[in-house]
Amino acid sequence: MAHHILLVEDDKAIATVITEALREEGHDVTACDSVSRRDALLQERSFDVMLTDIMLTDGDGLATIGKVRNVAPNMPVIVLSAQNTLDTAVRASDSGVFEYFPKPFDLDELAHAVRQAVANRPAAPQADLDEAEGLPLIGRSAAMQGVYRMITRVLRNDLTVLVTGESGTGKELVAEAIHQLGSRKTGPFIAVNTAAIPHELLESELFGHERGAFTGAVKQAIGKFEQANGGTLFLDEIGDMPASAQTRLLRALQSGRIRRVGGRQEIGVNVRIVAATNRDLTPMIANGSFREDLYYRLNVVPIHLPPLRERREDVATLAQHFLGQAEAEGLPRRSIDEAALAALTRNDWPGNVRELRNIVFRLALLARDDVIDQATVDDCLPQDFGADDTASGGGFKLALGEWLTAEKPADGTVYHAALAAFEQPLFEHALAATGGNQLRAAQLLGINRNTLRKRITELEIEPVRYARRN
Ligand SMILES: Nc1ncnc2c1ncn2[C@@H]1O[C@H](COP(=O)(O)OP(=O)(O)OP(=O)(O)O)[C@@H](O)[C@H]1O
Repeated sequence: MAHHILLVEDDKAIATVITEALREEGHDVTACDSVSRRDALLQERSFDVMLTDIMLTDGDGLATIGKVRNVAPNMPVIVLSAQNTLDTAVRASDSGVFEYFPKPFDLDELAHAVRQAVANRPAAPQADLDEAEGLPLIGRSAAMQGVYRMITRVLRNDLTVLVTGESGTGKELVAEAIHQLGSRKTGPFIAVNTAAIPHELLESELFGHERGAFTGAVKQAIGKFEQANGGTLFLDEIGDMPASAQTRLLRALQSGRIRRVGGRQEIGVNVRIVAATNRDLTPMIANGSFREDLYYRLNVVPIHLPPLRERREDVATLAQHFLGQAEAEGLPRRSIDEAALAALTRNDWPGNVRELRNIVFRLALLARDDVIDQATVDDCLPQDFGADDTASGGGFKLALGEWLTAEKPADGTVYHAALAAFEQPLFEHALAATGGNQLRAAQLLGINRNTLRKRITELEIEPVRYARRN
């Protein structure tokens, strides 16, 4: 059976000989000569086996194997090395590589080792996690394989998990998958979005309150912790939690007990915590807005979801999946052609999978034909300021230049008019990316939420138009 092999070797003659020998065996071989190229290729696609030299022009192929493991945890690695020292062999076996071949080596033996490596490869855990099981996590990119592998590691225990990643990358879905596949699946799954609850109500929401605990507490209420007893509590946007709630949460995590607001009694709860954040908590810890001790309590098992633009190979599969969902929700049945999928794949998706889902639903609704084509995609995608020249913003400069010559107001208010012309699509884009959530849109733009509110009112943008459909 043909396998896809990544060969990392900077000696051209050796690379050619190995490539030819493995191609004769019927394998596909992609060769490269540096650590950086290796890492780039691993991001682009998955390989069945990697063969690597150690001494490469830009680094040590073995010392950097951790990076390979992060993206391709199950891929067997065969090390080829001219440094026939014990130290190299020990380093190779310590790194968990499949085989170590001191140079010069026998090509038949190498071909045999490749066959063995593929045959002994640990089963990819994703098989348990994709649609086959009725679970919603889609995507077979190397990056998602790493996520699946981490998920499988927490299914047989109750370790606290911290899911990080930009808005819309699927953090809540990961929490649901952990719950549904783990031993707590028969218990409740309770999700709390910390950012969506006013600060003064958050503690009562999480821990409940006794009657009379505060004005308006007319009767006793059970909080999310107690509701999640025996199951999983998903704490979304943990970075938005005010200090007093952080302290209370830390105490609950340390003791496994909670106290309702205004209550005296401590109540034991059996809850698995999965927390999530789209913010970088490190600077928040440094400036004192997030408790360091709470961070360590939550970050027992970190799972990072890369942004969609770093796993573009998943875009087409996700788009097809969402077309199916759209149809199931009563939208017209559509298919999509290759060029349209390629256009979706090229887009940068600042709002990640959520934005892709929203656009696919819009496409299903608006397409003039049964088959969605590229023109329809181009119409639906938000204005791309720098498509041709993102690094320098050249496309954007061009667009502004055109706007200046074509639409320049005559009354000398160019600056304000230009700002408005610029802000309108920028805010619309941010709102589309965050499903209409103004707080997140403000975070995405790095501006104050009140500033955003004020400007969108002035510009007559309606955030509800971008409201989440899920
Ligand atoms: N891998 C995936 N496969 C299928 N659907 C996905 C995937 N990732 C995300 N989605 C879909 O994208 C949308 C956003 O996902 P989700 O709410 O889990 O993101 P999030 O990271 O928790 O966002 P936020 O930080 O804004 O809360 C949902 O509709 C979800 O079903």
